[in-house]
Amino acid sequence: MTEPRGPVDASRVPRFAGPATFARLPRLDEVSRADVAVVGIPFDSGVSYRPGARFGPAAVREASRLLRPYHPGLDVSPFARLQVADAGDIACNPFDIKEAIATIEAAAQDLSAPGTRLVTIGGDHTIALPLLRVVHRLHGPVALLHFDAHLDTWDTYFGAEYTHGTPFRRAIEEGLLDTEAISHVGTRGPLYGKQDLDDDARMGFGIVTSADVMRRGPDEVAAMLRERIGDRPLYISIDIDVLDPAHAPGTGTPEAGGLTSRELLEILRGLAGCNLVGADVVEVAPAYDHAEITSIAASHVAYDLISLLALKEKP
Ligand SMILES: N=C(N)NCCCC(=O)O
Ligand SMILES: [Zn+2]
Ligand SMILES: [Zn+2]
Repeated sequence: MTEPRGPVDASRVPRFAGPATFARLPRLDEVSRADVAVVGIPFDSGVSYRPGARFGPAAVREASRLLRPYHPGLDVSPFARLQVADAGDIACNPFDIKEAIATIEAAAQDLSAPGTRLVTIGGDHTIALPLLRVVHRLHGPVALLHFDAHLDTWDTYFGAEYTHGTPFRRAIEEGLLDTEAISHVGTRGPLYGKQDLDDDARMGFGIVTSADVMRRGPDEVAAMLRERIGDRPLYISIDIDVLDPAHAPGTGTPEAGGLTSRELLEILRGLAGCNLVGADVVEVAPAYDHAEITSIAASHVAYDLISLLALKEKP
């Protein structure tokens, strides 16, 4: 096995020069194979409020230029341990949500084989559904950690079944999730009614609210989650609006009272050792961002997810 090809050396080529692949890693077509492919999905036709997450992948890549190769919190050099490469964007139809979902599913399936795990950058939360279909095909029903201000288990909007507020209800209906180990983290904000919570609980979800994170702290929360997940194959879906608008203003449906970026990163670090099989970071909408606050947070979150993958045995 040849050594993984890592990021461009920042001591030779300034970080602000050259193309913005994620973390200045090689493109997938520049390496023979990848253990982890970072893929963008510039799709936001499923949003219920502010549009703009279609520009998320480009903004997160741009904000990822400053990431360095060693993760001291997890004591790992993810890009040396694994071949990580940027697979570019999945081009999908912005005028037809069902067609876009089918395109995403097919493209993610192609990228996933063989032995390549995906860290996906959205895009709105609609994209989690086709991504879960792909991990389900490879691993069977998966445990899910869903970091989000919102439940995203609603049924329909304007009669539409496939939106950014509904992916996890569809995933449950399709049998993609291991309902013994599915949790929302960071939930907060007004709902349509109490029924939303009853429906969600009936689907099997546990909820760690944003206030729970504040009261119990990230270490205890991570320990609780680890306990529930065990060694099941785990998918992590992170809606950047799980962060407080102070930490992530650049998003489509912001809610007050969210996590700090420090809390989110610490919870992720507390998940080291989990059997992570794939992950996404969604809902970065750069038009509402300031000083790249949101896209920098998202780039660090993606880096931590890759680091968690690097801590697992190679496939
Ligand atoms: N997935 C995100 N970000 N938001 C869902 C909000 C759904 C609503 O408008 O009620
Ligand atoms: Zn959300
Ligand atoms: Zn969401």
